[in-house]
Amino acid sequence: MESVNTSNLGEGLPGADFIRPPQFAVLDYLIPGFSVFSSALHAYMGIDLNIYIPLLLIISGLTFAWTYMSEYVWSMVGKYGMSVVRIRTDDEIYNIIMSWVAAQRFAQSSRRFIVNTNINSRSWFLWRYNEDEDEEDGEGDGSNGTAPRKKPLQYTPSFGAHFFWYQGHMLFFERHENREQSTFLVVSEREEISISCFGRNPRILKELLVDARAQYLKKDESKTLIYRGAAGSSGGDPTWQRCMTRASRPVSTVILNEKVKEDLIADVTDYLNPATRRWYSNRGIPYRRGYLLYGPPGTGKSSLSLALAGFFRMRIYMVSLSSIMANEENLSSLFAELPRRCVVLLEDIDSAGLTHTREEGKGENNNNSNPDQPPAAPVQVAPGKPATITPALPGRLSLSGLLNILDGVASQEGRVLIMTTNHLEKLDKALIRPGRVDMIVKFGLSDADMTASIFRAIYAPYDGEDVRGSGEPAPKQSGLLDADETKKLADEAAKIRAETFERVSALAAEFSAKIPEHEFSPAEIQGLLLKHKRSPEKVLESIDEWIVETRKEKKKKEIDDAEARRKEDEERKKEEEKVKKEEEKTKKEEAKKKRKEEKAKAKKKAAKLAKLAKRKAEGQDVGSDCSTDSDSDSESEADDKAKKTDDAEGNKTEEKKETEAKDSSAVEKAAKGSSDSGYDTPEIISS
Ligand SMILES: Nc1ncnc2c1ncn2[C@@H]1O[C@H](COP(=O)(O)OP(=O)(O)OP(=O)(O)O)[C@@H](O)[C@H]1O
Repeated sequence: MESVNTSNLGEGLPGADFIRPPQFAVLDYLIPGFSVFSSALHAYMGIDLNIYIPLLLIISGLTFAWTYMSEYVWSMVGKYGMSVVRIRTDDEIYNIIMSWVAAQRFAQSSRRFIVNTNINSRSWFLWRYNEDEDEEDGEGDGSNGTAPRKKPLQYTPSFGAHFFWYQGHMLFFERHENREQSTFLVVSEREEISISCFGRNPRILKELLVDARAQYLKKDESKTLIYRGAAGSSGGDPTWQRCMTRASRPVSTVILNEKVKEDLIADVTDYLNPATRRWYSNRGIPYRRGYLLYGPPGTGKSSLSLALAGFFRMRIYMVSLSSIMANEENLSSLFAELPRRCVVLLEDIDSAGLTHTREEGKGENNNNSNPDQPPAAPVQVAPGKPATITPALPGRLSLSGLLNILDGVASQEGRVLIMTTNHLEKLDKALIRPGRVDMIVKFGLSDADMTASIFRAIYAPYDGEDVRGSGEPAPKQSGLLDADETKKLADEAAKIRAETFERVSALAAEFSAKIPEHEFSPAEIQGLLLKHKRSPEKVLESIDEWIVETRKEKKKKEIDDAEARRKEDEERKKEEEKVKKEEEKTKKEEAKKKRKEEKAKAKKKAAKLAKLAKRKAEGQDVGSDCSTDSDSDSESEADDKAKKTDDAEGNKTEEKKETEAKDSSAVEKAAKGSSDSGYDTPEIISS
């Protein structure tokens, strides 16, 4: 191999007399043309690279080492000199942290960022739509000339590490893509976030987490979070979905007897007191409290439940028992997912399957014909042994199923269980016995006072509202007004307000006098008022027409409902008859099969005896008619046995019936002495 004489490479160039040090040979080898470049530099600019070579070598060596070492060094620093908190994307803490991060300056000014209109976790069970869109002070919806409301853009730092300062500490927010996470997650879900700080004490990280959570909860402070039971995605377990956030409704806006409201609030307050919990556990009494709100539709049952949830700052979990998904399995898994402190609202507990009681079978004497009358003393059912009832339609929730859920862990641990029904008289007494329902509140149709209150609630101006009665926010006063003018305007507004109140009160009295008492629900009356929400006078003009129309509609609805109920009853009866017939058929077939088997057995025995007799006759002198007798004897014996089996089955059924009758009378007796159970009879309070 021919060696290259690097010392000749610069010949012919100015500065060819430049003496190349031996290290140039190495550099020439590594960087071809280096000696030509250095000769040229020396010749034209007088720079001798020879002096800088050691420095260059050191810098490149260090850069080279840093490239390979930095990762290792960082991992070592991270491992031994830093504290890190990883945030899971499938936990609500992800929403909490991301919402905190999005509000920080470092996220706003980050050069590499991700933009979202909704920064919440994409995990389907944590999904929540962006409630900021609901903010009342946002832009308009475009309907009345205002610009359509836009989704706010939210910026969060992109993948990689981003440092920021928190309470004087340098922290790092890191976001990585995690390709190893299960592939069924959408791409945006496959990420990991972490926050780290220098030092082995994670105190500052914990403080940040607590702070972030407090800020997150603060956003929801004046709101009631509403969750609804929903079917799981792609056939999975059902789950609670956050469906709505509403500004908490003041309890005072639910028109109901003040004493009833006070009692209810006092009872729930006492129940939620930690001392009460200890009291219950010391005495071995299950820590649960149930409330039953009953009354016709649109009388304020759901409104009061929501108002209570808002009052106690609890989330409300609602499920309607008349929905298709309300079967025992779904409800059990939903209830198992409930947090410790919340309001659980079970609506329509009079739905099909829950209304057929054991007593119904005994002449329907359980039914209280007057819905306004409080229920009789509740029947005490042995704890953990719910009443046997007519089974619900296949796939629907049965009473025993519901009782199992109510008696289970689901209703304990500080949960406030509220059940609502339109038909108290239809409920099984086992469902509303003390321990399951501790307070019953009756909601009635509107009386004169209620009607007037609803009228005032709609038309009286609220604080901050324009007193001209438009319901718009009061126009902002210009800062240019002097103190006298401001006072004058305020006095004028107060005067108009007082006059409006007076006018509205007079109209309310007139209005309530025209509406028949106990005929219309508050919701119906509210519906009429909302038709003319800016002109109370017009409402008074339209009352008579409205009454006629509403009566007509109600009549029609009643007829339709009765028809629907009749059809449903028919269908249920048909279904029950079908099941009964199938059972009878199976029973008969079984008995027939048994009889046949007995006969075959008897025949076999007779044939055996005949054979024996024949053999004996051949050996000894045995009576010639022996086999015939035994044959017929065995047959009749078989028939007798089969008959006896049938009789025995008949007797068993009779006995069973008797036992059932005894059982139920025993339950009734137990109910009469229900004080033995340690429960009080539910207090019934009515509006
Ligand atoms: N007592 C009441 N006080 C104030 N508003 C009421 C009252 N009753 C009904 N309303 C109004 O009527 C509407 C329907 O009320 P709500 O849903 O609470 O009735 P409900 O008794 O739960 O009906 P349903 O039995 O059909 O569920 C709500 O907008 C509510 O504001």
